Amino acid sequence: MNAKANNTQSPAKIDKSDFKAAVVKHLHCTLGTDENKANNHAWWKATCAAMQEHVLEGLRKTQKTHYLNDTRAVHYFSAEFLMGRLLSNNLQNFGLFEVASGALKELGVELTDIMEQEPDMALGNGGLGRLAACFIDSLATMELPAIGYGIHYEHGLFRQEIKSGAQIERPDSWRDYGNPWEICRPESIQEVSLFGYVETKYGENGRVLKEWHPGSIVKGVPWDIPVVGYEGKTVNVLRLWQSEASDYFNWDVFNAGGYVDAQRENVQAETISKVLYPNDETEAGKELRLIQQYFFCSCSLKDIIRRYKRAHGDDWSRFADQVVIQLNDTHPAIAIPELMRILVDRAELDWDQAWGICTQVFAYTNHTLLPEALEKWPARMIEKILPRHLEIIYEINHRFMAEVDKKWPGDNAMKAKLSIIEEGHEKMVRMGHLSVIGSFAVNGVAEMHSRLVKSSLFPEFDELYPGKLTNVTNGITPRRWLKACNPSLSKLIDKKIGVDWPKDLYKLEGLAKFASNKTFQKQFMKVKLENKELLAEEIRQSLDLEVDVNAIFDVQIKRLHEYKRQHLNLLHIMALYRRILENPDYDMHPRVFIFGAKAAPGYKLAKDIIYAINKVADKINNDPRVNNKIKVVFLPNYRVSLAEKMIPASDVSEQISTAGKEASGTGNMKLALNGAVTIGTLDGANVEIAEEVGDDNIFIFGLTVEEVNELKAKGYNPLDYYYKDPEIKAVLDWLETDYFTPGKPGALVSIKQSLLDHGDPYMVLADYRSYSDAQIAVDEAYRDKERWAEMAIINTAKMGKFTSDRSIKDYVDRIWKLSPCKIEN
Ligand SMILES: [N-]=[N+]=N[C@]1([C@H](N)O)O[C@H](CO)[C@@H](O)[C@H](O)[C@H]1O
Repeated sequence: MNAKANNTQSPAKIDKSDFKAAVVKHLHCTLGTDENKANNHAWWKATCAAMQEHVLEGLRKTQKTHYLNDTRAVHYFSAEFLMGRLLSNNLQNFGLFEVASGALKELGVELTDIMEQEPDMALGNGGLGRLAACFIDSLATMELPAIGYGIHYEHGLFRQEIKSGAQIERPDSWRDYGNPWEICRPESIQEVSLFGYVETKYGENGRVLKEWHPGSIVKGVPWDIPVVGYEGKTVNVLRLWQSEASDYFNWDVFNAGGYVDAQRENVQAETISKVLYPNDETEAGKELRLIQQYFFCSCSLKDIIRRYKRAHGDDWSRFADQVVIQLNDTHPAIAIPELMRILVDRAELDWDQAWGICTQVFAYTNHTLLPEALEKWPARMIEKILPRHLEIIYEINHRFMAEVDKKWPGDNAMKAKLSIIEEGHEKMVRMGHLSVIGSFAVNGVAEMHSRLVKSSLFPEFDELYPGKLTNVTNGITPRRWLKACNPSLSKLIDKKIGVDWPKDLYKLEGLAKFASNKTFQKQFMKVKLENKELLAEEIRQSLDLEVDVNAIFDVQIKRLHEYKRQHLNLLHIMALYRRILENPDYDMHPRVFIFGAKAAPGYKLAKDIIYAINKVADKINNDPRVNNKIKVVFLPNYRVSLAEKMIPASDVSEQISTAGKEASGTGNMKLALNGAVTIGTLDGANVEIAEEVGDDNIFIFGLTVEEVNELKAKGYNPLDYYYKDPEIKAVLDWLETDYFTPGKPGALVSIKQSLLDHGDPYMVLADYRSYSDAQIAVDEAYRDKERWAEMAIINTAKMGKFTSDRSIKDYVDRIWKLSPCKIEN
């Protein structure tokens, strides 16, 4: 049977009729329906199936080639992968988007319509999870052997509904109708032990042997999601683990008459991969969260070792040559004692040999300085769930303390500060310290953040391990975040500088010379206007609200958190509203303030800020005195697929976190890449964006991190600003009335209280006036159409550095030492 017939010829040779035939074949043979009956969901499934044929063929060839070449590979351990939708991405990366679009058009179907059928694979909270998704796209595109390892959550990040202005969480059911992109791999099932106790025995040569008698065993079932590289042949794998009850029955418990107890432990098995913890920047601290982390780390390590042993048997000497594991924050840090347990208890290596391997295999990325996000687990909780691991952590710490003592002899305060174990009434295990000690490289995610990791988070570790702490500035994949989400701008860029930029983003630099070219300015801003019209339609459908596409689309899209200061944006909007009420001729270019943000369900003030934004929006959007100068839009259920619609339509990118709090940000990169101009503080990657675009093409305001620390040190009193600045006072007092919440005075007061009574920890009032002045500068700049067009073009042109391909190259050069492996036909 020739390649054409069974559709396995290389994607590049697939033409419209081939693709059409494949879609119809799957409509008939895979879905058992036909063209006359099929709805968009069926057309989506059939199109995915037609695409999956090539994807799986690519996966098979890639895995075979990596096996035959015994390639060194990176294993990206992450509790989150915020993948979004895959159809458009896979079609684009295989270069089949136009072919598929044409084929479906001939079948009377709009590709863009059926793409809307795909639920987001929202297995992440925000930046950290999306970064993992961008990184595995770049790894495949750069033909680097890599496997993403994570959890196959049945329910991803909750679906947000807004009821009377308030956030309501609904379960995310992304797999209800099956996921066309995943393959179950029962042949690679793993078993994971939990609970129980450790028995100490002595081997013939007096060697101490530790035997863990688990209280429960759960099965880990792997689901593979292929990761298609752009224009390449590499299709790597994302392996996500689902938990299932094993047929292990705890006879000890049963014999002790605890049948139900014995059963209960099995029931728990399914819950392990049931749901993603919806906290961004705060640790969950719950037992189930620790069990989730251990579950996927144990399954993944055993999977890696199974693959390694297939090629190298019990010769562990090559393990660190073949395997590097990147820990995406401390969430998978338990993998360090788990590998030690496997090497010492199972492979019976001696401690030093085992530790030597561990500290050559693991590398750790820190994503935040926020104290509440740095994971610490009660030692008693680890003892209960993972008794052997606590012993190993104590041994790791014991040997580390000797190192500390050698460096700082007799300095108990230093020992206490650096110890993995935080003493106190509740002994805690510091996962950040364990990660630094157990890794050969530690990186922050932007230059400024990595400096702060060295200077304020881990200064002593930087001194103890010179060169271990480094930086790799984040990046984003231009395939999803420009090529796929902004096709009209992509086509314009193709015409201007050729089509190589998706794989070499520095090529965008070629646009800079056209920035002051009037014709190109018009073409560029025409694309922006078209994208704004598309978003206006989305707003109309979602909120039944009309917005003026000639207004400035000012966008703040990210998780809701006080340090990201959506409430600073809100106070300024209220001030603008007040200025217009006081002076109807207040001169400003119309502006639409657009928000997208989910709050962690347990984060009350964050939910109060969402409520306030919606209440203020209702008032302003329905107040004729505003005369359409301002509109406020809160689009519910912000997620990857919605970001792909909002970002191409954005004029202004709000990156207004308190300096020193946002480790990097990645939304800032996506918005600038799509021609939005940033208003922001010198925080995270904003600093590097400003360096790339130049001070004339960005609006920087506010305190620097040094000024924040100075003001904190000398004592920051937000009341000073309340009494000094009448606009601040007026706006905050307004929050206490029922003006925005008729009949419910004080419904918004928690925001005022957080700023005046609870000390305004993120210095909103200190930066208010500077922010307001910067917004006036934005208004003036926007009115100068040519100047703004030039600024917008320069922002796109200068984003070359922020491709995740550059980030991956830095990881490869500085940490992973990987080599690409070409996949032949
Ligand atoms: N966790 N975490 N951290 C974050 C984000 N919230 O997910 O990681 C992101 C990815 O590194 C950063 O861009 C962002 O600044 C940081 O806050």
